Amino acid sequence: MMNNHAPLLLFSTFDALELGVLILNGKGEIALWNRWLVKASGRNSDGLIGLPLSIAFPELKNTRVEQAVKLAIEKDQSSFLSQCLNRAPFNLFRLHNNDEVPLRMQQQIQITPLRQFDNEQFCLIQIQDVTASVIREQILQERAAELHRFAYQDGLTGIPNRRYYEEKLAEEWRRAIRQKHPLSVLMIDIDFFKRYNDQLGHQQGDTCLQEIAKALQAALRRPTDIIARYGGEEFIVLLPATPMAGCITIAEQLLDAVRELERPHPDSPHHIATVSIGCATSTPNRDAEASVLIQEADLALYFAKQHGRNQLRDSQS
Ligand SMILES: Nc1nc2c(ncn2[C@@H]2O[C@H](COP(=O)(O)OP(=O)(O)OP(=O)(O)O)[C@@H](O)[C@H]2O)c(=O)[nH]1
Repeated sequence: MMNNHAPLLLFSTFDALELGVLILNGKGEIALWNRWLVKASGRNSDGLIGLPLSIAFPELKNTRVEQAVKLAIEKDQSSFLSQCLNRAPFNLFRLHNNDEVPLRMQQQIQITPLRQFDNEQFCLIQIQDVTASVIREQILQERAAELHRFAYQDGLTGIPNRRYYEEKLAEEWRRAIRQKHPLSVLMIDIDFFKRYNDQLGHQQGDTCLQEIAKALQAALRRPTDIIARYGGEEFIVLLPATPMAGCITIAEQLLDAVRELERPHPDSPHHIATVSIGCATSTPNRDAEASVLIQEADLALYFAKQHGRNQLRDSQS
């Protein structure tokens, strides 16, 4: 339905649209653009008419927008450029931005070929401001990461917690069965920690736990090795694809890492904070259970404590 007012109405609609509209002629020159785009680009409304797109918007040179325009004009093909891959191709800023510093607009762009009556090919570019949804998405991602941290990180030491460790143990146990690799576990316990707390106070005790966790974590070099806080003053280390000999070498390095802290312990025969370590290794199979490995490491730890602490014991000795 058209009446006499139709062209005028179309024009004011074009200018009232809450999205950017840009029409290029067959040579890729700007034929028309709407008020939304004038405002968002902060440019003079007439100055750009007749200019090639990449002269008017130099930031588009060699971008996917330029390629998509070529495809529309030469091959009659439409393109959709989502904000995931092309966050902000045009140099545009938020129109309803309350911030003092103008915020670069995140854009979703649709490029469509337009064939006219005289057979000249035109190209329609529609630009949508998706900044709000990009920001929302970022916030959601940050919250998800935070929730993940809360669920799997120990609050005091910042290293993974027991829940994380248990999930990893089940995962690594299955992997070791598939790959027929040995899997080792170290159970680590701080020596005379009750006395430490009693002598120096709980706060010092917490700091000591934090320092030891940091030292143990730093001493592990392979990205696949996992340390977690297992309980109060107990840590556990999972060493995938590691036989007993390797497991003992690492346990020795961990003993040294804690000794090298030289953290004074007023009520220990060693005079500094030390740990005891129980080592266990298994080549997992479908008939065995991962919990047996933990029990063996626990028993080895018990023997390390019995034999004077500040040392390692393995489940075979
Ligand atoms: N400061 C502090 N102390 C903790 C924390 N978790 C556990 N503990 C303390 O660690 C101590 C562990 O004591 P025990 O299990 O008797 O072991 P121990 O004194 O280290 O003796 P051995 O293990 O035999 O060398 C207890 O006093 C707990 O209160 C914590 O998060 N912070």
